[in-house]
Amino acid sequence: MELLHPFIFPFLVSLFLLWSITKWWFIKKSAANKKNSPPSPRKLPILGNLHQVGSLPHRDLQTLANKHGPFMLLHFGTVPFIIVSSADSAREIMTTHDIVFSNRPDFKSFKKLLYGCKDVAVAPYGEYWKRMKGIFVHQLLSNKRVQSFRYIREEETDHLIGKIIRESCNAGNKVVNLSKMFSELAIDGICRSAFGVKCSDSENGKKFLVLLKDLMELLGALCIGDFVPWLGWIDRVNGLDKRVDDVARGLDCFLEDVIRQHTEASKERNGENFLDILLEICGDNNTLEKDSIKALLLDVFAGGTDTIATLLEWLMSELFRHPIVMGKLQNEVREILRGKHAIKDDDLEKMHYLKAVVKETLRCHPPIPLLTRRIIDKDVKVMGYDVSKGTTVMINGWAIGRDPQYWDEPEKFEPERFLKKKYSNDNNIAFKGLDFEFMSFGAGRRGCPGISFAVATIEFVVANIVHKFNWELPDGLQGKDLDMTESPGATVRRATPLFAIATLN
Ligand code: HEM
Repeated sequence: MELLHPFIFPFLVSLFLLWSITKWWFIKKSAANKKNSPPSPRKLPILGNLHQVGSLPHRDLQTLANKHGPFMLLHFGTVPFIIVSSADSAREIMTTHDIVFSNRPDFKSFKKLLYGCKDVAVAPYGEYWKRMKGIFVHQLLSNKRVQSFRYIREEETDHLIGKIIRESCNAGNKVVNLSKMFSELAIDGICRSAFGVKCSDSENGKKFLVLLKDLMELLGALCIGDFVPWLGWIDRVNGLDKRVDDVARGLDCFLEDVIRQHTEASKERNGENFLDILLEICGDNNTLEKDSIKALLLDVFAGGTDTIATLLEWLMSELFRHPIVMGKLQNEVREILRGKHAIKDDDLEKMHYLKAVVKETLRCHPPIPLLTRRIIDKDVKVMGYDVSKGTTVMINGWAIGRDPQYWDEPEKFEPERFLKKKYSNDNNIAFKGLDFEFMSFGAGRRGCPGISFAVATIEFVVANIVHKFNWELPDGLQGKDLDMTESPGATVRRATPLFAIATLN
């Protein structure tokens, strides 16, 4: 005992020092590990926050954002989601961190339906996507190409006008289903741009149109296995997996057939439709695989049909609800076209009120209210918060378009706002992807390449139908009583079709 005594004091001091250093190291490490996570509503085991989001998620997410802030973290099953509901957060993501936020999640249905994500919309960010996006922007949807498709817009709009005259004006002012007519116009226009013919002209084409409807539904469907991987068997049991397989097979059969026909008729190919242009690119350098061609064609249909029909449907609905706006628009169009028979591009350029009506509809009813999802490539700090690699990001474009911080009386449909100085300096607000308070076409690298195509079609159709016809709702229904309920889906259409009566001007 006596012998140990000289060592006991230094031993205890050393022990104390060791304990202090270890404690300091642990505190430091756990402080470093403690991340500044974005605000988050309470979640349930297994479901996470899935129970807080219903069939119109853009509305539920806006309500949650009002409580938890414009940059919040949710969990759908085990998958972390950041929900962005302000222009400032969207700007930071799409400018400072655009590359980090440029990937898309690879859901299993996307892989099956879009040839292992060989398209543009869900392809992972990288060299392949860059090349495909380049083809979209420079070859398929350039301003020059959109102009060259003018004859399709003219013929399809004439066709629509003929149908309205036959089915309403000349049939004792009968009611027509405008929603259905807009869908047919959009799909026929895209079919002719893609293949040179209308799909509704052949039996095979008609089957393709049914499959396309399924495709749109499945691309927006929720596969449990993508969110709670160990519950993936539910997708098998409820038949979702099989439906995806069947639709993928059906679409592939049709596309194989069309490609074969176009390849056989290669001598007559004139590069006037997307498929011929893609086959030409393939022939030039042999670097475009057949699966890539098919996936790109499906993107054209998935991106360009429902969106255009949806916008036309909401635009006319708002005109019915606002007769003064309808009157002002008719006056503008009729004044500019006085004495003329057909609408030219120069005429459309002068129709500033028309452009304002289109923009206001895009603000109030963006066809894709929750922009296509992005996935984060690496840990990143945004708006002062730490966001982990693998988190999915959803931008609520609908909520941003209604944010009172940027928009005066945001719930009001008022096209005049785009003619006021605040929004009219740049006549192209919203269409360049730089105006983050108005993101109907997305922004940044993954922004929509179909803007010119869509806007050219929408402006042309609307100018024609408000020029040629006077409109009213059936059964003496007043505009203010028109049902504006939305239907669920990635593209948010009216819940009920828009019926109307036309009389010739
Ligand atoms: C009113 C009409 C349209 C609307 C509102 C619309 C809206 C959008 C939105 C919100 C995105 C996601 C952007 C993002 O993630 O930042 C997108 C992407 C896309 N759109 Fe459109 N779109 C329309 C028309 C079209 C048309 C006519 C086409 C083709 C013919 C098209 C093809 C695409 C493609 C391929 C993408 C994916 C781009 C990428 O991931 O790089 N869209 N669109």
